[in-house]
This record gives sequence, structure tokens and C-alpha cells, in this order.
Amino acid sequence: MQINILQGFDGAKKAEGLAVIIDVFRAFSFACYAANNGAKRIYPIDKLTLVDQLYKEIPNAIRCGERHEKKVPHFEFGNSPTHIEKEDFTGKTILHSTSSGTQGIYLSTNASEKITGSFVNADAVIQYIKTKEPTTVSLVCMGYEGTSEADEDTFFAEYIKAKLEGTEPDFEEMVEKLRVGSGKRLLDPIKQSYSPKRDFDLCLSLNRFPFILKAKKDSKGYYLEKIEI
Ligand SMILES: O=C(O)[C@H](CS(=O)(=O)O)OP(=O)(O)O
Repeated sequence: MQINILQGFDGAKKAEGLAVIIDVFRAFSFACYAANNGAKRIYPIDKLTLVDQLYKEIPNAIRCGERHEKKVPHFEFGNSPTHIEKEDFTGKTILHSTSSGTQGIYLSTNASEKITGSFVNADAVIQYIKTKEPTTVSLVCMGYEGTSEADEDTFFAEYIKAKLEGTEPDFEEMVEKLRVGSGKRLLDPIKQSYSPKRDFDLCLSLNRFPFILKAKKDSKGYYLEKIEI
């Protein structure tokens, strides 16, 4: 198995084989919480105009996501797992658009298959890859706004690679590095209304969910299928 670690929008375009589109803070942690809370369907969406179009077409749709970390003003929710932690999404369709993560789903056009990746479902991702035994795995770290690298996504890729290669990564050490590094933006007092501190813990809640989210397509675009592992 060839395991490649790729970065940002450019990396997503180069992804081949089974691609894990990684966004720890916060898109694909958010998506796992939404799926766990009963969402009927989750659409990861690149363009805000597509969100607005689908909102008109789909009954019981909820618009979620961010630009520059902040909730899009007319959306119901931003990109914060904390803000949806206790929401019951049973029967609801989530329209989710973010600066990095959901863009990666659309940009990875050369991948034969794509799943999302974040620490909340790390073991499920690893088990899924092991079961599929692909020739190539592309670990795509979406980073900050898709243009600069973010440690949380690179750490996740290194975590997955190490486990697949039979070594044991030090997750607690990663958490402590993130607390004083790229994760600091979630701990900033100025950002608490849209990036609450609790997001840091919820996004780093290792193996909380025993499922993967696999990107599939229907007539409206990509959606994330929840597959229990
Ligand atoms: O929700 C977020 O804070 C991030 C902002 S950015 O893309 O890293 O600039 O969105 P996400 O797409 O989840 O990374």
C-alpha cells in the first residue's frame, strides 16, 4: 500500500486511489457530530450559492458552515460542533459548506473513492482502509483555508499512516502541541462566539464515533454516507 500525504487544495487535486479528505478543525468533526445526531443526509458543498439553491429545493434543510471561521450570516449554524452537540437532526438534511474541508471533496476529482477524516472517527477510518486494501491511499490535509498547512490535519495524517504501518503514534503529545500551536485559535477569547473552546475538545475526542463518512453522489451533488464499522 502506497501512502501519500498531500496538502491543501493543490494536494486534493493530486489525490489518487482511496482519498481521506482530512479536516480536524472543524468540518469533518462537525459532520460526524451531525451524522451521529441523526441527520438524514449531509451534503458537503463547495459554493454558498449551491447551498442557497438546495435550501429552496429540499424540505427540512439546515444550512451550516463558515467563511473565515464565522457562521455565514443567513445560515442556521456555523461550523462549530459545540453548537450542534445537542441538536436532534432526525429527518433533517444538512447543507454544509466550509472554507477548506468541504472544498476538498469537490477538488479531489482523480480519487477513485473518498472518505472524510478527523480524530473523532480515526479508528473507523483505519479499519475501513485496512478492509479495502487499496493500492494507493491519499491522505489529504486540507489545512487553513486550503492554502496553508495546519498541524491538526498533518498530525491526523501521520497518525493514520503510523497505524497503517504498525507503529503507535503519541496522540496525547499531539493534543498538547495543538493546544499551544494551531489549536490556539479555538481557545482565543475573541473568537468564543463562533469558535468555542469546547470545539477543541470535541474535535479531539479520539474515536468517539464508530463510523466513516463516504462521499457519494446523487442528483444534487456529493453527500456523505454513514457506514458503521
Ligand atoms: O471552521 C473553521 O474554523 C475552518 C476555517 S479554515 O478553513 O481552516 O480557514 O473551516 P474548515 O473548512 O472546517 O477547515
